[in-house]
Amino acid sequence: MSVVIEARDVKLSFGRTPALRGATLSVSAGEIVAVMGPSGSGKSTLLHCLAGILVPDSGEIHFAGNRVDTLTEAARSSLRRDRFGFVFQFGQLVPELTAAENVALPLLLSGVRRPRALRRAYAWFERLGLDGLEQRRSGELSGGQAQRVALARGLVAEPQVLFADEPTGALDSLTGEQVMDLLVSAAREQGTTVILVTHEPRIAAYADREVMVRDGRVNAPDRIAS
Ligand SMILES: Nc1ncnc2c1ncn2[C@@H]1O[C@H](COP(=O)(O)OP(=O)(O)OP(=O)(O)O)[C@@H](O)[C@H]1O
Repeated sequence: MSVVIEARDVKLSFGRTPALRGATLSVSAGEIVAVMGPSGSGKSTLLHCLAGILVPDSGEIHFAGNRVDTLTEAARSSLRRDRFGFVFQFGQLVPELTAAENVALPLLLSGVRRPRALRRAYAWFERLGLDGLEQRRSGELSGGQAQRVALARGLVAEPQVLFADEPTGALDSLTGEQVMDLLVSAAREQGTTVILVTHEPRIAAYADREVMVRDGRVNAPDRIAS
């Protein structure tokens, strides 16, 4: 399968703290990859570099055959808006908006008119078992419901890559597995590539492949053990 996104020998330090020390990772179109590793090993930093949020000090990021790290901030921001979706640990829904408006947000930001954006958002509520919750605000949702709303928001614009940073980290294990079931089936249906940061083996087991980040580098797990 063709590579859709990759990091080549990426290095990045925060001041004197090296977060990535030559990280290399290639992900194929439609693949679901779990990025695992100890706390502070560089998982989130790698995800942020791949997503064009952070720019590496050296090395290259490629998406769909093009360099990302050499783009201007404005071009990286358009890329994130138009091609990528995001789900974070604490849903980060906008509290003033209804659940439906939260889901519609990426569409509204890319210029889709409000009635059409809301129609597309509403379709996700039934799909994710959220029927009847469209008008709730985030404070009126359970953690699992809020995270499913965040998942719908991450996928509504049919991104090529979904970046998920500990998407189940704030949920109990059963709710976390339900969210993962929905994430994986929706991603597979849309052909979305998923890069999932998690430290939970049960969550990583949903992925097609697991990689380990240790001391700012990426290794296949079996190479760590030897
Ligand atoms: N904004 C920042 N400013 C300074 N140092 C940072 C920043 N972000 C990350 N770091 C440091 O970079 C290193 C890698 O952090 P990163 O968040 O990528 O690790 P992680 O593997 O995702 O950790 P965790 O599992 O705890 O979330 C750590 O030493 C961290 O303290």
